[in-house]
Amino acid sequence: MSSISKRCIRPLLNYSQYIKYFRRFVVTVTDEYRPAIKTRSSIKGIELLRNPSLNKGMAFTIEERQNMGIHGLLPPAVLSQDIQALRVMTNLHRAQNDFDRYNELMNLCERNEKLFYRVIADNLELLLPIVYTPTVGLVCQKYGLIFKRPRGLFITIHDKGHIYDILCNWTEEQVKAIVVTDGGRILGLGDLGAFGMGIPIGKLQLYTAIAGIPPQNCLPIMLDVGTNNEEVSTNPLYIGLRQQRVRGKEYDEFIDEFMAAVVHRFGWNCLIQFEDFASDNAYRLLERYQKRYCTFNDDIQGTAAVVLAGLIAALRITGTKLSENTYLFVGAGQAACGIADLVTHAMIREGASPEEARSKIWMYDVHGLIVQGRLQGDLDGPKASYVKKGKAIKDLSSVIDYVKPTVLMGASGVGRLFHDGVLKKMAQANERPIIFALSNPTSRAECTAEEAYRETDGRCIFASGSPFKPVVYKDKTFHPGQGNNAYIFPAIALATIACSARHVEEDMFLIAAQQLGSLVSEKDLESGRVYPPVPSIHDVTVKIAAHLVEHLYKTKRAWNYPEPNDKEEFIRMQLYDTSYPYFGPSAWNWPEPHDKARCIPSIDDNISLGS
Ligand SMILES: NC(=O)C1=CN([C@@H]2O[C@H](COP(=O)(O)OP(=O)(O)OC[C@H]3O[C@@H](n4cnc5c(N)ncnc54)[C@H](OP(=O)(O)O)[C@@H]3O)[C@@H](O)[C@H]2O)C=CC1
Ligand SMILES: CC(=O)C(=O)O
Ligand SMILES: [Mg+2]
Repeated sequence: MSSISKRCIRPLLNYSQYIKYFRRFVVTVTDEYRPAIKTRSSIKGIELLRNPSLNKGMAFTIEERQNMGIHGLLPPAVLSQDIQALRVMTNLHRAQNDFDRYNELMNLCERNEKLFYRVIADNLELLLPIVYTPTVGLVCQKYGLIFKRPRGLFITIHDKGHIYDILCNWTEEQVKAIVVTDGGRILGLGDLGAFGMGIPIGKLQLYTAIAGIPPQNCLPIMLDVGTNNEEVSTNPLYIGLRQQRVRGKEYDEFIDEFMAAVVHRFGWNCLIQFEDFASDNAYRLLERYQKRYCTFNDDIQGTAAVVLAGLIAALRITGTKLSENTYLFVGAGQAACGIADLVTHAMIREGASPEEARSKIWMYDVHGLIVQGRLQGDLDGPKASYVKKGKAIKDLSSVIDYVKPTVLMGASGVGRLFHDGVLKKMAQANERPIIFALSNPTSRAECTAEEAYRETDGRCIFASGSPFKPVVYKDKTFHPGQGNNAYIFPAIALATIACSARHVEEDMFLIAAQQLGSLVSEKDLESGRVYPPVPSIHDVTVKIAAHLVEHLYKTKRAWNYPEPNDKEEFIRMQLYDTSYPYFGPSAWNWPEPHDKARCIPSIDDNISLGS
């Protein structure tokens, strides 16, 4: 039985190698090809092939095809999952661009879910940039071309009063996690309205591919309250409501009803991850629901944890404490303020006073450095804690001269804000400047990895929200790490679901950050990474989740009893299995519920319901 685990990336084969490889794996009629897990299904015949959770495509053995009434519906050869995966990868390599690769992968997900997750899990470094940032950004912008079949729920403001009924239209009963957006701020691309659905879908695919949470437990939801983006709403292919965004009381009542309806439909322990809401709503809703529901905001809290982890690792290089650094945030929205708050919290734990800790953090927004008495732009909301006495400077290079940051953190959603002058100034002021360009997708990164290393003469410690390829500078190869909340939210979700925690509390993010930071090896640091390499993200996630579960039991917030001794083993036992089940002779002979006599299991059946 193979659960989601790291496997090597297979090199692309040419056609004749492919055929040779293919022959090794073709299972003939006489071969014994029988995966260990038996399963039962009430679905048979052509419907079985149309059901992505059950379909094995050409991997159904001849015996299974006869058992399930699909004999003759498939070509006669029987292929192993290995060869199917190879075929998928070959097609992906042949595709013209990443948008087409995304399409290809989503088509696969709609045909054969196990194969889809197997391929993603085997090739995380290659495929995360397709199902996630940066490609998912482009996909959202062109979502009118993508939408084919329902892969989640669209609930509009006009459904107010009936949200529970819509949730009942989702036929999976075991929904344990929802990622929800209103499309208000999709990555750094702004308001994309219902086109933003690509984000909850992508985030939940990472729940499965990274954290091993079964796809049947995951539900993506788009709350459509309109869009103020005219380019989107006038697009003839737009899939959402063509109206201005609803705000104020009506919006709040809508979200309130949604939260209550989720609990009513799926239970109090259904996790709700808020994703890519615009800043004003994101903070308000987090405050409103944090203590009442099982919920968190990924852009505020998940991002904070991943960045703190990267800082903890980076400070092993500079040999300094968090409170010995000066931080300049470029962008003072939800991501920046979430990070600043958690870093402040961590500095206080180091021994700094709250005032001392906050004094280390400067913020810069669209109107310049955030200082008291500044005439333009607001100074309230979450950024208020970081307003300083000082000069109102607009030019970023001059701000660097003035603040002298040791850490420069981009969370502005504006591409190339860290121009060469800015980067050079960071290099002049610091032996090892820490530079994080967190904005997504790649086009919105404040600088590229190549620019960061070049302009700082290879001395900077760099990370970015979207991936960059290794950079060769003066004969040294740097492997920039990916400072993306994908290292955190799957672990938070896995731990919360595994032990039925009622709330996702702040301390979980601090623990996740410390744990992630500690998993960065000396070798990673030497190669330029302040995060573990992407191919290890599944193991890293399980380890972080195990720590969180330990903590939740210790603090009496876990509701699954009895408490397991080995938390990691407990988690691993719950992970999604990408190997196919076996449809044995009695697999489709599923008794009708009223037929009680036939419901008594036969000893010969040796049934395990599998995954
Ligand atoms: N790597 C990761 O894991 C994550 C990355 N992000 C990325 O961070 C970015 C920001 O997201 P988020 O915080 O939610 O967005 P917000 O809209 O909440 O914040 C954006 C901030 O950037 C400021 N800003 C806009 N233009 C400029 C400019 N030209 N110069 C300086 N500041 C500017 C805004 O100023 P003002 O307040 O004045 O409008 C605002 O403070 C996005 O690109 C997102 O993809 C987000 C979450 C996770
Ligand atoms: C990564 C992420 O959550 C964002 O860019 O919004
Ligand atoms: Mg986000």
